[in-house]
Amino acid sequence: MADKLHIITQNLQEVLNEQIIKHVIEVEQRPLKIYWGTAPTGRPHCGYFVPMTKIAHFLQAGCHVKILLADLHAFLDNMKAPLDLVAYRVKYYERIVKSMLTSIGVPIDKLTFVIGSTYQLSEKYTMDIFRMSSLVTQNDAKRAGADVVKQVESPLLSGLIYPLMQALDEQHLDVDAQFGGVDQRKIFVLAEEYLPPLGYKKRAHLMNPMVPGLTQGGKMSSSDPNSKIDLLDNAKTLNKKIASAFCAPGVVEGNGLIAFVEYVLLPISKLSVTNIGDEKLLVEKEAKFFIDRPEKWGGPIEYSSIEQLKEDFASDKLSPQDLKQGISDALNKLLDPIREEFNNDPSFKELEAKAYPPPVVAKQAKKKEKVLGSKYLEAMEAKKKRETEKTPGVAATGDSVDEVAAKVIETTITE
Ligand SMILES: N[C@@H](Cc1ccc(O)cc1)C(=O)O
Repeated sequence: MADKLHIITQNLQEVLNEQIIKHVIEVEQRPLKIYWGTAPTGRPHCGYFVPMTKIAHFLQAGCHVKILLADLHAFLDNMKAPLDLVAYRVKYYERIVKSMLTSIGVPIDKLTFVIGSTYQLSEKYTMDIFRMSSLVTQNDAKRAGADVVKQVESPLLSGLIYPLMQALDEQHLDVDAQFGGVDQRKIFVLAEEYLPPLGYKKRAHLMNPMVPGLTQGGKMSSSDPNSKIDLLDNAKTLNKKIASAFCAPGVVEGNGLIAFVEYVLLPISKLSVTNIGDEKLLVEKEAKFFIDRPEKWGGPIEYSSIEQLKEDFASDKLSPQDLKQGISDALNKLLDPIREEFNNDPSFKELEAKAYPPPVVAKQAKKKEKVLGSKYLEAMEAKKKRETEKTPGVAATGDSVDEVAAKVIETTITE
């Protein structure tokens, strides 16, 4: 049983109310009910392997895991997902998340996907938002969302509703615990404080660290295309991005590549599936990270612990180039089945195109730049302005800058 708790909490940065988890496992002796929420905004990238690895652990420990596809949250966060695209993005996220989990060897039959709007529009939930809005001050709601909701010059009311709903989701999804990045901490604390006065129980909160971007320092972000590796990037693009990634020799601290080995590649290599009767169970095997190092630099090497890798890197026994080689190889292996599924399934491709309409209109429009003249410039101004502030008309077009420009231009063309 101590084992289960260890599997559930390993590799996390922080756990709040661990006693709730212990009670469920040791006293109630039933599976822990836990959820992870994701707002379907930008395209999921390789950074998503970090929470996926934890979801694998939860399943390994026999938890009942729900994944919330928080469509309304994606809209409430500065309309990052406009309402006409969000349904497609929900489907795309579900497919890609399933595909990622399958790729890392996780049986997904024990996993439940829930779409936020399927219960968040009910009378009971709506009433709970109102009840909660009469307890939480505007200031507290604002602060709770500060690390999650996009911060703009003229903040919209929707950004205050967002954290309240995330807190209420714990009750309405009927879970014991919520899992998320440590960036969700302030919302988690809000939930702990305000669910009890509403007559609901306090939940446990599990947080994984923010793993720096694979290609640069800092958090992987879906809004900067160079800071992330898309799950559908081909091997050539991936290799190029990893090869040009920032990775100072000998520096372990803040090194996104090493963090990726620590939080994704090594833990994933430990997972193995066995069949017990009809049941597929995840069990642990020895961790392995293999680098096909050229003979002249010492030949192939295999790491079974991150400590050893860090030590070798810090003492220059392992070069950035060789580390990158190992990561490119491992990542390509993880992405291959996802790419294959995407390339062989027209419905997957169609979904992707609908969820993230290609910026062709913007390209066509660029050609028409001369014809359009000032209207194009206006569109570009609007695009720039949106980076610091939300203009409602423009914001409704999506979260990528290209998309915004495309839509503005599309409107000007069809006008
Ligand atoms: N806040 C989460 C998404 C989320 C939304 C609602 C929840 O109940 C949980 C999580 C994010 O930043 O992606």
